[in-house]
Amino acid sequence: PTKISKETLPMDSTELRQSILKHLEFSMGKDLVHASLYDMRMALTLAVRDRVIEPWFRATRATYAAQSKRVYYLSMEFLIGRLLEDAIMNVGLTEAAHEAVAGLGFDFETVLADEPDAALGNGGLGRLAACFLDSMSTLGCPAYGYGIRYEHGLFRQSFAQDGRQVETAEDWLRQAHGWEFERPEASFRIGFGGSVAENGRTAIWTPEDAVLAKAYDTPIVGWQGKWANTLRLWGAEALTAFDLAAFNKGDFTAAAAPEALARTISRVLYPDDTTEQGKELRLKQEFFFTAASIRDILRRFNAEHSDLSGLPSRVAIQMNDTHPAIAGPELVRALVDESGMEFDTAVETARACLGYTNHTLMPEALERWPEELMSRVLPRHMQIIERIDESHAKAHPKRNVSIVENGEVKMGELSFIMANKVNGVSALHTELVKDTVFAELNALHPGRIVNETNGVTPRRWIKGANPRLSSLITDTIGAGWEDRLERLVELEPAIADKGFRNQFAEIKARNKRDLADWIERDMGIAVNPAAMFDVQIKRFHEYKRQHLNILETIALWQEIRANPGAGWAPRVKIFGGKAAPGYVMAKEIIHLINNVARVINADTTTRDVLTVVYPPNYNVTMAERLIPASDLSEQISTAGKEASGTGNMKFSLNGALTIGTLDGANVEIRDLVGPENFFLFGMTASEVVECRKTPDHAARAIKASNRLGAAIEMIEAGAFSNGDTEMYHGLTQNLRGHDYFTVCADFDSYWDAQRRVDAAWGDQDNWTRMAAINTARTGWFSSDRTIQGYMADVWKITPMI
Ligand SMILES: CCc1ccc([C@H](C)CC(=O)N[C@@H]2O[C@H](CO)[C@@H](O)[C@H](O)[C@H]2O)cc1
Repeated sequence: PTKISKETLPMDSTELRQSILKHLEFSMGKDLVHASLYDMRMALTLAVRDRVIEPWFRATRATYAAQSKRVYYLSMEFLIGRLLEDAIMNVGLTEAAHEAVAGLGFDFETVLADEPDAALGNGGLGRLAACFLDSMSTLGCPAYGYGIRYEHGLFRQSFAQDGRQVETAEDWLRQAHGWEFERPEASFRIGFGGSVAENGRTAIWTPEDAVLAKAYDTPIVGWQGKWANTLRLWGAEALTAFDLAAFNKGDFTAAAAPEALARTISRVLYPDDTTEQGKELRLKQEFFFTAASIRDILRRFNAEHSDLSGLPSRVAIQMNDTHPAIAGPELVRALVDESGMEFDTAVETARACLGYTNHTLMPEALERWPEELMSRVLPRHMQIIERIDESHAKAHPKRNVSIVENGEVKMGELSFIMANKVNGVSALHTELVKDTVFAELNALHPGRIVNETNGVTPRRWIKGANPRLSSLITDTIGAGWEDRLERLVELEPAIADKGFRNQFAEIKARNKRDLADWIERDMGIAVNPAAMFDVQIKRFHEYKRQHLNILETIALWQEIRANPGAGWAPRVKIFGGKAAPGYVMAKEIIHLINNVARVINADTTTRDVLTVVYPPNYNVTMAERLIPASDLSEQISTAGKEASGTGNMKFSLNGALTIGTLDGANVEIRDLVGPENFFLFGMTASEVVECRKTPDHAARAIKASNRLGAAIEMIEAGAFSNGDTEMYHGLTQNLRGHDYFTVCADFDSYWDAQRRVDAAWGDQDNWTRMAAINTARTGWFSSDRTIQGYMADVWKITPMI
């Protein structure tokens, strides 16, 4: 394909200021003297968006001209965060924007802070999708992201007086956000329910319900504005917006019902990130966006080609976990029922287009839809799933792998069988996928499973979030590392230089002072900016073991009180993260952490050595604030449970040291930075499996560890619940009993590792050396490298730039 390399033309601050002023007046209809913060943010957004249009059009034209294959990334979640600063950086306008906005009498940071996060995701899976969009645009990989335009993203988290999590609806669309283009011409009628009539080799499905899926396009510009792809999010609308008859009869709710009902489909993101709820609305959401996307893909293909057997050479569809798994049956339905393709040929053609990424081994996260529900909501698809199951069983008579089992439709098996490539998201995870959840299918389809270890975009997570470190990197190795992150290794020689280490340490110190100011301003808690910032930020889940962290914190507090003069490394323990609203145990852990913080922070004897901080409503923007100011990254999941982790990569790249288990991508981080620059603890995945064979493994561990026993007893005694001995009963009982995630069995190893951390902290210059080595040796964890892997191994596509 013709390589195109013309970068976006530079623009100086004067031109940009003119463009902002033009939009303020003509797009926002506001005179500068009356402009609000929102007006200024929107005017700046529109001025920057103008700069994105050109590479966007150029990319689309080049893709059509080259008849290039396209990637379609189907995901129920895109955890984008804020867009403005990222776009400004990608089109090279950061300095100009600072000056232009200041020249118009506004503070740039304040204008940026006015943008709400697009929180269209729960955690790792959603954020990975957002990083992938940035990398596909930066690499010039022709691609569409397809998802749902939720009116309400992930809930806002606040804490009640007693420290419990409170959820309130998130409302990012209460104001226009300026980045999306409504596309009424790209609308599709999506049916549900109804009946199926046989029609020879095919069938006719007559849905009983239907909604309109309307497209909203957001341009995603890559580094240096060379290319821009499209994120197409579907919004649900009623086919008939208003029931005038009901209105005339004065039944206003009935009149508005059609619209309200239809919009329910794209109203809100399900806040669960590990437990499938099996809710009908969730299934409808999954089908809604998947079917609209498949229709849009086929419309685009048919506009350029007449022979559908050529589809795989032009279309690569990636299913981000099982949530879009219905894509297989829907594509087969369209090819058979609407284009008359023979069934088995249709299955082959569909499979040749489809890839499936598995992000979790947690049994409760693997989607299984009741056959009854699937038959009722998607009767034709249920028929097709059964036929796919039959033909797979016929092709592999010996083995008993089925999609439909015990009245349930297993979406993992369906995705595997309908995909030509299945991938895990870290080396360890991919091996576990082969050996556990898909062992049978792996044996039947050797070579179908490949590994694509996750990555993160260096644009948002280094260049954007840590400008001070970015300047040091550029000063040291020159520019160009932003889309060639493997070049960070060139930093290594400089690490031997004390001057460089001092600069590195000073950058971390300044980032920490900024964070300390924010914590003081936002939470009224004064923290010691010279203390070690020990950070655990991620969704709350028992396998991520935030409760192991707080147990160690309690034991440490006790130890400091017992030996105040022992020269403890001063620490600020920072937690961040949300729990799914229905996840009781995770919410109990949040409740405990807030109350341990209350008690420890009130202890004047240990005040300067240990502080616990838990800012509410952790999100992408908060991660961008916390990670550059972190010294210690907590990646302490039960080995074998965290598929990869991506926060771990962001911390290492920003010069934090990891305390962690041999789980997910921690293994590959440790391999790259070197065991001497990583604080390892805990059982391996196979040792955990062994450990569980001893039913009372927790009781034994508690008996063997006084510190652990004492910490649990403190909780039970009501030390963190104003004497209420029942408050955390569920948690302590679970720890003494089942303790499935081996918190107790791993406690002493974790404690010892934390003491090694203390010792290392004592030599600040050596700590800085280890931190800088983490930055220098983790360039491999760029999502550009990950996407290059998908392009070569899965999508068989070559970049256009
Ligand atoms: C059906 C409810 C539901 C929703 C989301 C999910 C996701 C798969 C959970 C998730 O975000 N998994 C995380 O994906 C990251 C990106 O690959 C990994 O880095 C994390 O280890 C993994 O937990 C499971 C179940």
